[in-house]
Amino acid sequence: MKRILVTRPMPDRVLEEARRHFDVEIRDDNTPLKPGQMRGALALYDGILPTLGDMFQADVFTEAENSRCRILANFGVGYNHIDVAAARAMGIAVSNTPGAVTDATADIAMTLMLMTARRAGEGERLVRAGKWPGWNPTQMLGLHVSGKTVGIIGMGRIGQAIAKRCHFGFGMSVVYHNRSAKPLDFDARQLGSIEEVAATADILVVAVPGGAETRHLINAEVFAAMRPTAHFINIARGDVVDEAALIAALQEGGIAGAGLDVYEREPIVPDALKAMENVALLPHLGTAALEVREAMGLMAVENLRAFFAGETPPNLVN
Ligand SMILES: NC(=O)c1ccc[n+]([C@@H]2O[C@H](COP(=O)([O-])OP(=O)(O)OC[C@H]3O[C@@H](n4cnc5c(N)ncnc54)[C@H](O)[C@@H]3O)[C@@H](O)[C@H]2O)c1
Ligand SMILES: O=C(O)[C@H](O)CO
Repeated sequence: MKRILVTRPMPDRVLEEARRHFDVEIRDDNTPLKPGQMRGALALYDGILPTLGDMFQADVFTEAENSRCRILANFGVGYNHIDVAAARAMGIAVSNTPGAVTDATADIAMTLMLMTARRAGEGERLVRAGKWPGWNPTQMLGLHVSGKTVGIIGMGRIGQAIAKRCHFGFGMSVVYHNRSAKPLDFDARQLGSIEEVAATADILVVAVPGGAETRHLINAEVFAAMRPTAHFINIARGDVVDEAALIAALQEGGIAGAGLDVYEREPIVPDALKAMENVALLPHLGTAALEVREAMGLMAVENLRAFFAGETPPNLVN
C-alpha cells in the first residue's frame, strides 16, 4: 500500500476514504509544515495531502528528484503556496480541489458585501457593547446593495458564482475584468481594465488566484479609481491586494469600506484594519462548512487514488 501523509487533522469522512486506499499518516497539528518537515515528508511518503500554509517552495524540492513522493494532492483550489514548476521539474505531480469550494466562497463574498455595505459588523458591535440608543430614521445608514453595480476582477468559477448571486438575487448590474475572454450564461459587461471596473462599480470584488502573477494586482491606482462611496471585497488571496494601499485608501476616505476574508500575512491582521469600523474582517472562512471540507478532502483523495492507479488525476495542475 502507498504511504500518504495528510498534513492536518481532517473530517472523519475524508480520513475514512483515504484509509480505504492508502497507508495514511495524519499529522495531529494545525500549524503549517516547516521546510525540514516538508523535505522529510518528500523523502518518506509516496504522496502528500498538503494545504494552505504548507509552503512547498523551490528550495524544498532541491533534493526531491530521488525522493519517494510523486504527488502533492492539495486540499484547496488555491495552490499558490506550492511552486508547481519546481515540483514538475522534480517529476512531482500537483493537484487541487476546484468546484468543491465555489458556492461556499461566493456565499462568504456576499456575507462580506452585506456586512460592509449595510454596516452589519459595526451594528453588531454597537449592540454587544450596550451602546445602541434604539431605532431612529437616520441611524447607521449604509449602502443599499439592490440594483447597484458589482465589479468582479477574475470571472472564474467563484467570480461567476458571485456575479450570479448579485445579478439574480440582488438585481445588480455586473461589470468585470478577466485575463481571458469568458463565455457567460448571464448578462455581464467585460471592461478593458481593472481600473475601468473599479471606476464603474459600487462594490468591487477580487476573485483571481494568488501567486507571483497577481501579487498586488489591486494597488493604489485601483483604489484611486474607485468611488468614495464604493466598497471593496477580497475573498481571493491576501497578497493579491497591496494591504498598505488598501489601508491608506480607507483612512483617506478614498473608498467607503472593505470586507476581507484573506490577508497578506495570515494570521496577522494589521491593527489599522481592526481599528476601522467600516471594515468587516473574517478569518479565511470561505470554505468553512463541514460538507464543503468533506467534498474538498474526498476530491484530494480521488486525485491520489487516480494517480496511483495509473490514471490522470482529475484535477492535475502541472
Ligand atoms: N477565501 C477562501 O477561503 C477561498 C476559497 C476558495 C478559493 N479562494 C481563492 O479564489 C481563487 C479563485 O478560485 P476559482 O476556483 O474561481 O479559480 P478560477 O481559476 O476558476 O478563476 C480565476 C479567474 O481569474 C482569472 N485571472 C487570473 N489572473 C488574472 C488577472 N491577472 N487579471 C484578471 N483575471 C485573472 C482567470 O482567468 C480565471 O477566470 C483561488 O485561486 C483561491 O486563491 C479563496
Ligand atoms: O483555496 C482554497 O480552496 C481556500 O482558500 C482554502 O484553502
